[in-house]
Amino acid sequence: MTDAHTAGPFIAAIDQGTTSSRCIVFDKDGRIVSVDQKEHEQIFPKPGWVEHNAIEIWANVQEVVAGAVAKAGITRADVKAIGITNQRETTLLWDRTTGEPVHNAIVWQDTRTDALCRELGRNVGQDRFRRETGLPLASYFAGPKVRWLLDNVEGLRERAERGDILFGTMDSWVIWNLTGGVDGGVHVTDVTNASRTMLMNLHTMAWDDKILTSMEVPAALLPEIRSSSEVYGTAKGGALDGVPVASALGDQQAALFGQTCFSEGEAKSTYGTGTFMLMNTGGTPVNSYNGLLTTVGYRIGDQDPVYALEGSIAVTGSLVQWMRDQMGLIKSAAEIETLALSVEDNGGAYVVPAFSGLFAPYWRSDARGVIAGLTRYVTKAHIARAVLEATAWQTREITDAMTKDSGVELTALKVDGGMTSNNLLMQTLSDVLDAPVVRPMVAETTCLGAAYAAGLAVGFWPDTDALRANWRRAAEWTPRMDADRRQREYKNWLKAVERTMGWIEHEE
Ligand SMILES: Nc1ncnc2c1ncn2[C@@H]1O[C@H](COP(=O)(O)OP(=O)(O)O)[C@@H](O)[C@H]1O
Ligand SMILES: O=P(O)(O)OC[C@H](O)CO
Repeated sequence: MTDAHTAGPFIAAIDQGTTSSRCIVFDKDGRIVSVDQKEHEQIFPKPGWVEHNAIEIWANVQEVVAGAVAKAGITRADVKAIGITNQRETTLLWDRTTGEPVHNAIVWQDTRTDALCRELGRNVGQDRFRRETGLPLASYFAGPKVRWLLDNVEGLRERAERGDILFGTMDSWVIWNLTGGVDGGVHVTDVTNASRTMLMNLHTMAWDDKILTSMEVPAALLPEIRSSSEVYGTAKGGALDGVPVASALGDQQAALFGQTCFSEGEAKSTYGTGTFMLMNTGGTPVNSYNGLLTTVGYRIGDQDPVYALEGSIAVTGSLVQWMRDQMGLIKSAAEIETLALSVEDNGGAYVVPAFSGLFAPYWRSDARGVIAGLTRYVTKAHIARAVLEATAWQTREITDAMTKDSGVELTALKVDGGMTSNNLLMQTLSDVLDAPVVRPMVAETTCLGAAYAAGLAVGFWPDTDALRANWRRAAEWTPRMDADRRQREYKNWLKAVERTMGWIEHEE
């Protein structure tokens, strides 16, 4: 609720995430005034397939926007802009006349386009995609998902070529609906989301005609690529009717923005369903030779784009969910800390959660999860510890790659996301990285970043210096592990990772 410290005006941010949609209202100091959140169904039609119902998601978005506005006790006149952030790569095609999705959204974790990616690698070549888009050919990205839909939904390709169908990642879907849908909704995406489609040229910031031809995706489907911070249109109807929609950033880029990593070399790591570490590399895209992605960090209005190097880890928080939902070893995510603290160490066990293959730095779709080092001694408490350590060791592999690619040594890591409420995990992270780990006062950095970008677009905040002044440290963990143990356990971890490789034998 509003109080004396949170007098208006405000910015509202919508985060359309993998497991839920939320809306947060922020004041000028970047403090949270109200939050509303709603989970949506995770649909698993086959092993490796993950879908979302986009109609359910849009209904939830409307509900949480109304909820957050009501909880703040404000009216739409108090809200100066709406910012959008979203799970990236999740792909939707819908009919521009009816507004009906032609299929469920295909989620970023979905591996159905594996064979297609291997075929594109053989016919077009890995290097072409890396060079033009900054991304390795992998089922993670949106382009191959679009192609799959066009090839597998009957009659869709003809409708798409006629211009009847629109493509979008979840930012585009939310903005189109928010600004009127079939009644004049704007069809746009921002550079950060577009940089994850595998269809945008990283150097020109435009759709790449040659890649579109190779991927067999008609240009008529595509949204207009805009900056991350500008007014795209105004909300029509709903709790924020008439308010400008003024930012869009993929959620990990939004967290980079919310953590105010505006200078080259500054990095953050977000611990949610997966974990994503991004480092600001300034005005030039840095090529990765160590398994990272080159991506757009953000672009403010007509300023030059800022690039980032990214280490993407597919499974971290979702491993804790798996312990809870599939294994039944804990009743809540938070319980894993108590269970893990009941033992001193992992008892020799290592869990490598290669559920959708391995993302950075390996990009191996043939990997599958393993629990290594099992003996009769190992209890569920040791496994709980190994589950938390898996997140820490996966981060260590990413920070090693970042240092090699950027030449920047890690001096401290800014963290955020749902898993950072786990103290043991944060201590373990600092131990295995051998660096301080720092969490800001507002851990909802994803929404905060979207709010900041929207606020800049409408003059709510004057510049990025004003945003920096809002960043405050809430907690810090420093390394306690001795170097020998760190080295020994890292070696064990890498041995366990090796065991995951080649489990799936691809039928050529
Ligand atoms: N105390 C905790 N310890 C470990 N993991 C946690 C804890 N609390 C939440 N999580 C994990 O964090 C994730 C939720 O974080 P959140 O940032 O909301 O994720 P997302 O934005 O990806 O949906 C879930 O996967 C959950 O299992
Ligand atoms: O919705 P999240 O927080 O799981 O983030 C998902 C990422 O954007 C996928 O690239």
